[in-house]
Amino acid sequence: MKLEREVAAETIKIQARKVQVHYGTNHALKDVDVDILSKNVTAFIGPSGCGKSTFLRCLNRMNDTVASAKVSGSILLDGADIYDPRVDPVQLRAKVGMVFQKPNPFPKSIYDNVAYGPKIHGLTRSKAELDEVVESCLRKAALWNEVKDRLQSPGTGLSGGQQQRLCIARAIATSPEVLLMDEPCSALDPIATAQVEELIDELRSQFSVVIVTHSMQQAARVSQRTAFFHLGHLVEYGETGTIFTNPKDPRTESYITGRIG
Ligand SMILES: Nc1ncnc2c1ncn2[C@@H]1O[C@H](COP(=O)(O)OP(=O)(O)OP(=O)(O)O)[C@@H](O)[C@H]1O
Repeated sequence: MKLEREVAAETIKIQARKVQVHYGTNHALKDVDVDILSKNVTAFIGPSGCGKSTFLRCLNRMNDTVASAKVSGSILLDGADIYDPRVDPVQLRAKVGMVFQKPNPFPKSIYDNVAYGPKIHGLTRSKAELDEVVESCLRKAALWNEVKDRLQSPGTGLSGGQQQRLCIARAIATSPEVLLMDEPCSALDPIATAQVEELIDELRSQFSVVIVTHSMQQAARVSQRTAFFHLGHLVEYGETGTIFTNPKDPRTESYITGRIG
C-alpha cells in the first residue's frame, strides 16, 4: 500500500486529451492522451521527427508562435483549459516554464537574466526581495557559488554548462509549477550533463518536470515516467522502469533495443 504522502505527490498536473497538431498539411501529432503527474520527471523519447518537441511546446502554448501550427484537443493544467481564450499565454509561460536545447541567456548580466521574469511579472516589491529571489534561484540551479562574485558580468560569458544552469535559474525565477526541458543537455559535456541531471532530480521535489531527450540512458536516470512517441503517436506511457524493461508495444521494444530510430 502506498503512503498517503506518495499518493498526494502523484496528482495529475497536466491532462492532455486527443491533442492533434498540424503544420500546414503535415499532421505532426495524432490524438495524444497523457496525464503528467505532479512532482515527477516525465521523459519524452522517440525517433527524430516523431513529435516530442511539438507536444512539449503544446504544454505552454509555444506553438502559438508558429504561424502554420494548428493545435486541437484539450490540455488542462490543474483542471483548467490552457487554450481557453481568456488565458494569457505570457502568464501561462510563467507557470509552465521552458528550457531549450541550446543555452540562450539574454545579452544581459547574470543577475538580470534571473531578475527579468520576477520584474516583468511584478513578483517582488523591493530590490532586497529581488536580490533574494536571484540568489535562491541561482542556488537551486547549483550555480550560485560559481557566479556570486560576478553577478554583473554578462550571462553569455559563462561556459555552456553554466549558461544552461543560468537558463534553468531564469526559468524557475517566476516560480513555475511545471518545467519543460527540450533536450537540455544536448549541447553540454558529460560533466555539465551530470550537473544538470542532478539538478533535475532536485527540482522535482518542487515542480513537475517534462524532458525531451534522445538519450535513453538519460531518460532512465532522471525520469519516473516515460512516454514513447513514434510517427506522431504516443505509443506507450508508463513507469520508466517498466517502459525500459518490460514494454508492451513492439515498437517501444524495437526503439529501446536500438532497432528503430
Ligand atoms: N516549426 C515547424 N514548422 C513546420 N513543421 C514543423 C515545425 N516543427 C516541427 N515540424 C514538423 O513536425 C514533425 C515533428 O517534429 P518535432 O520537432 O516535434 O519532432 P521531434 O520528435 O522533437 O524531433 P527531434 O528529436 O528531431 O527534435 C516533423 O515532421 C517536423 O518536420
